[in-house]
Amino acid sequence: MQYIQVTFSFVSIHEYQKDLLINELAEIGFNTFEDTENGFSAFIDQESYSQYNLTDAMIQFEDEFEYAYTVTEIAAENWNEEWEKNFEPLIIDERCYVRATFHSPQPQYRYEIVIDPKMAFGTGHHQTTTMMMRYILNADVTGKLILDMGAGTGILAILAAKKGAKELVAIDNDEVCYLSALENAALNDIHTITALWGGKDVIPEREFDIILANINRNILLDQIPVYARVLKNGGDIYFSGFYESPDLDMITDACKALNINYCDHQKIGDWVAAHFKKLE
Ligand SMILES: C[S@@+](CC[C@H](N)C(=O)[O-])C[C@H]1O[C@@H](n2cnc3c(N)ncnc32)[C@H](O)[C@@H]1O
Repeated sequence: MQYIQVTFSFVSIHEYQKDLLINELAEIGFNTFEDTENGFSAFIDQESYSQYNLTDAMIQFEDEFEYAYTVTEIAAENWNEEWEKNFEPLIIDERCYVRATFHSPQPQYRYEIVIDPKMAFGTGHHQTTTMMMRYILNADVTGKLILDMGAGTGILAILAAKKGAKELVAIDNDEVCYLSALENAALNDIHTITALWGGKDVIPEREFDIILANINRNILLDQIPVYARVLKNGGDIYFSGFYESPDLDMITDACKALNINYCDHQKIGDWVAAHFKKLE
């Protein structure tokens, strides 16, 4: 598969503007982002790339900041070299170590996750993934049935499985991510994850104890009624992929209308992750 790399450079950009731009690019299918000296690169597979969508997405930023970008095609075999050069191991709260296959193991950490991200989102480095992993590290997942919606590399499901979850369903509507979640589960010797390719329509009609969904505000708002149906009473939801204002209130209101109450939230930069609980 061929990939498209779009490299943005900025004279000056605020961190929150960069996050907004990345969110917008993610909406049109870009799923991997890498910092560069003057900006960042965004990656998408060639079939999903549309110059029209990119131009359209950039219109709203015209008066916000100055930017330039270049579009390059990269071959899949070069892609691995690209991310291997840039993937640094990540330690979360001294308890979880995320590494690639070519880094050496660090058995002093309680949970070690090996990720081969290829084109899927979710190496733990993005703030939203880090916060979701913190929630999982602090949650009681033992023996639980968990839905990981928008699984990307499967990193959240893999961490929950390593922490003793009984069974996990990891869903992504991007085929590359679905295949990546399967591959990473195998890489971590996890056999309790069922990966499914699709959106809310493929969520099985089961009673989940916990739902994890790091996607974005609009998709979460669209999917909350389905989550509410398949979450058992007293079950927990952990969401990320949105901002504090106005997103958190919108998500809180949508959940409340379905008997799912806000518990708390975390923030890194402008990104938010939030915990909700369904009434008993
Ligand atoms: C921000 S990434 C999160 C990946 C990983 N769970 C993490 O926390 O790092 C969001 C993922 O949601 C997937 N996605 C986007 N829209 C979706 C939808 N409607 N249904 C299922 N997955 C979706 C994307 O393909 C992407 O892999």
